[in-house]
Amino acid sequence: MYADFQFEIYLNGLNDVLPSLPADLTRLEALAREKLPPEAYDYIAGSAGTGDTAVANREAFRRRRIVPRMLRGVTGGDLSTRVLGAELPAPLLLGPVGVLRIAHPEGELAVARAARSLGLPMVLSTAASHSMEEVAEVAGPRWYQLYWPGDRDLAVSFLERAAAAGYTALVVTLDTFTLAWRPGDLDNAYLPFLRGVGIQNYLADPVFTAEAGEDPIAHWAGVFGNPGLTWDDLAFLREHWDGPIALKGIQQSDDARRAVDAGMDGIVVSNHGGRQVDGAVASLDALPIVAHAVGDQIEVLFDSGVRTGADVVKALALGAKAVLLGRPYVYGLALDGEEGVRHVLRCLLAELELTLRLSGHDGVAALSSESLFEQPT
Ligand SMILES: Cc1cc2nc3c(=O)[nH]c(=O)nc-3n(C[C@H](O)[C@H](O)[C@H](O)COP(=O)(O)O)c2cc1C
Ligand SMILES: O=C(O)C(=O)c1ccccc1
Repeated sequence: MYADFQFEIYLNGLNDVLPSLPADLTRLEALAREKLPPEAYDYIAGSAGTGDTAVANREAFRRRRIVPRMLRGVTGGDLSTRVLGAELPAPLLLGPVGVLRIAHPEGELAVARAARSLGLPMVLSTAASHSMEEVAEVAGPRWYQLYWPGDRDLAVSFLERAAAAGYTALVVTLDTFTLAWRPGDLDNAYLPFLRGVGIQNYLADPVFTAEAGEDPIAHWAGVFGNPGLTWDDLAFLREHWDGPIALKGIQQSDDARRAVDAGMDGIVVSNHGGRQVDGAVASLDALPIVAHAVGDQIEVLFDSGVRTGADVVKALALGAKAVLLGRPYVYGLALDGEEGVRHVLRCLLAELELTLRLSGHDGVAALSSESLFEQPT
């Protein structure tokens, strides 16, 4: 499918296939900046503190170089893989991003449609600006991301609603029980998820009907500010969710082993795109250490800093089974709704497939740490 995309471009000319957006996905951010309200752009593109971790995420990719191999009889770059029990056409998911209506009026619905058209799973955020039921109606494969509310009744309600609406896997985000120090949003006094667009999964929940008219600012902090959780609390989630569970925000090998001990099915090595702990280790630097610590006892997914198909190759070579994409698809959404998201996904997958084959890998399974060279710093 993705190889066809490449040939389609060569046959028809770029303009017939990609009428409006550039094939270099790293250019989308600047274009989205021109289109979005400044506070929305700052929030989406922004990071914690000085932005040091976000920069480190990219530097860690640049430091690793793909080592192409020749004459290996490469016929096709098979992208398909199996993640948390699901067959995926490619090792790529749309990561959970809240309040997508700030980027485009169709928000999560446009993203769900684009993901569905390529058969890729969308991970829907707890902070989505369309309800999980509305999204489920237009979505293909879908996972649910949980911000873990302190109120157990609300947690159970979210999980039951997600299961009933056909979300098959649960991604529990651990690194954001409160938002970090984000100077851009503070200077703009912009707390978008708390204003205007609403948080439909939260406000629409029956547990909160009586309070839906109240200011959600205090609610968000009160409901999701839940820093006292420990590894023991995971048993509660396990009890109330039948499908696979992955913990998002793992950066350290002992934490990864604890996830195994807690009976989790996967982890997402992530530093939230540098939006939480400024000065934190680059997510790609943490990946091989964490992946080595858990071996094949648990599935290791990755995010933070993926911008190109070559980046996906690097993350897979360092031990990730699949990657989650964050900001790039949000820029696509801002620029051209569903079409813009599809553009981002198709370009990324076409480049992934080409990069794999040109570097002598007959599919994603052929990647290993030997596919990379790490430049000395
Ligand atoms: C605007 C924005 C909102 C986000 N909202 C959520 C969220 O609701 N839940 C979550 O688990 N992660 C959230 N994330 C983090 C992403 O899932 C992901 O970890 C991160 O964006 C990956 O880094 P990247 O943007 O460099 O690809 C958000 C990220 C952005 C940019
Ligand atoms: O901004 C974020 O990174 C994020 O995860 C979030 C948290 C709460 C609501 C919306 C998004």
